[in-house]
Amino acid sequence: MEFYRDATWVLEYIEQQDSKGRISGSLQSLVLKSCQKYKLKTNPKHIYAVLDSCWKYKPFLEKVMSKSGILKDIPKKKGKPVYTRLTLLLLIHDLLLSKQKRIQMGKHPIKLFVLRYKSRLHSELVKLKLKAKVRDLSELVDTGDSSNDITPVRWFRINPLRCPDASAVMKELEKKFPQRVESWEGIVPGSIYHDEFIPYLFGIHPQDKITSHELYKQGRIIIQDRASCFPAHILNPTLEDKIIDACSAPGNKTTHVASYMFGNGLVDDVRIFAFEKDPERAKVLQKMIKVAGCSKQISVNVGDFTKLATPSKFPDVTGFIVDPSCSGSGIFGRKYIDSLNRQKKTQDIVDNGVPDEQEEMAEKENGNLQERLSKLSSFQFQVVKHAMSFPKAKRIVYSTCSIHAEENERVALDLLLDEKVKQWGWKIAKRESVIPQWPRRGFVSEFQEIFRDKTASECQEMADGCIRALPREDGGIGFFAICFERDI
Ligand SMILES: C[S@@+](CC[C@H](N)C(=O)[O-])C[C@H]1O[C@@H](n2cnc3c(N)ncnc32)[C@H](O)[C@@H]1O
Repeated sequence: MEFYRDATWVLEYIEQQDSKGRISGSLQSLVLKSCQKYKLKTNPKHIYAVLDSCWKYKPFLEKVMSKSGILKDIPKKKGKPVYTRLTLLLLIHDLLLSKQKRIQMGKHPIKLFVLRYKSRLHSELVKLKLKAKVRDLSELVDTGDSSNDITPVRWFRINPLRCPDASAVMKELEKKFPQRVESWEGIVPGSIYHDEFIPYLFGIHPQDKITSHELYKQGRIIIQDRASCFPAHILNPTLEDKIIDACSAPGNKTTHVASYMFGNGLVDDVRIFAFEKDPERAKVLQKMIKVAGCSKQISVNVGDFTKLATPSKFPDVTGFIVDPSCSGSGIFGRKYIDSLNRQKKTQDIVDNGVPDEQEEMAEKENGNLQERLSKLSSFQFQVVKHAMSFPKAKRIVYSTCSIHAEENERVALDLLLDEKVKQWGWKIAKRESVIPQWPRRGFVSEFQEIFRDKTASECQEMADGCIRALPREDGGIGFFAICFERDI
């Protein structure tokens, strides 16, 4: 019984850390830490061996427990249940999922209690697997190493629309993060890094919970990955401009554009037109705009940008942010998100008995990456080309969070080769106006392969106009950005 008692303490600790969003380190180190904290006698290695599996299958075990009715039947003493949910979970894990399929203890009332439910627990597990169409629960969990799948830095920016006095916010930040480090690689819990590329952007350790801070709740700071801040910074609009954000939700870039335009004072009319095709995502966009404090200056248009926004309706728009749907291959959190979605999917199947048709189709499409990339890139091409058709447009920033050249340099190349685009006079903006200090630029080989008549330095110039960021290695998500410009 001592083993299960000690493992319960540790599991309780892990649950607490999880609810605070602190499972960013390894489970192993959390087990060790809690064993030391509670001065437990059981060997931490034994506890880890069980908890590693128990934690992975916890959502399913909880479902099985609750469906079996065991939780409602726990005996009580003075009105309080005599066994905790987590101890039962550990016993049930061993009974259903361990190699020996048995509870590792002598005769004890809790063991007898669980064994009374043995057949009901078994049949709930079988039902769950049948509904999820799997032979083994391991098919429902991501067994890959997820430690590689977490952002190395939490980036956030000061929102000037909610705090005209940035220095006051800086003071508050100094209090919360007293140690300032000189590079993002040096970030440790409690420290802060002031970014050198984007003004008023800061990096902190992902373990530091900024979302519970008042600054965040009041919209005075906005969490946004560093690379995702590049487009608005490159566009660098002023109050003279009118901007369309073609694919806006959830709205990080839209509100960032607003911070450049209205950072020195809000105006009374609409200067930014945000388009979003998905009505549900458009609701999130509206919320983000409200939190950022620029609802009056941004109009949200729900629908397909290429159909809804016509050059005749927006004859005086001067600049565009085009950040369309992409493969998302630069987002390293995806593996983790996908595993959560898989769990959610199972939950849906368990609750409703019907698989989500769209998810199934997406999974099938995932199977053929090349086909998917080719569909995505022709859509991306269409969206940018449509933006290029607006008569007063002078600058268009195109971006993706993809690492694939198909969605990046090759979309740019197809545009440059298009007769209409040539006629309209669009060119790749040079490095000097596209964050010149950022070291990682576009793939020159992509330009050399297509423009065989151009010199090496001309191809280099075009590649230098592009920005690339590698996932993790460059401190955040994988990203691509390019700016098209013309004289009119
Ligand atoms: C990569 S996300 C945009 C992220 C956003 N720029 C940000 O930084 O928060 C792409 C968005 O474009 C939307 N979208 C896709 N096709 C669209 C279209 N034809 N017109 C408008 N929005 C579209 C998607 O629903 C999705 O919300």
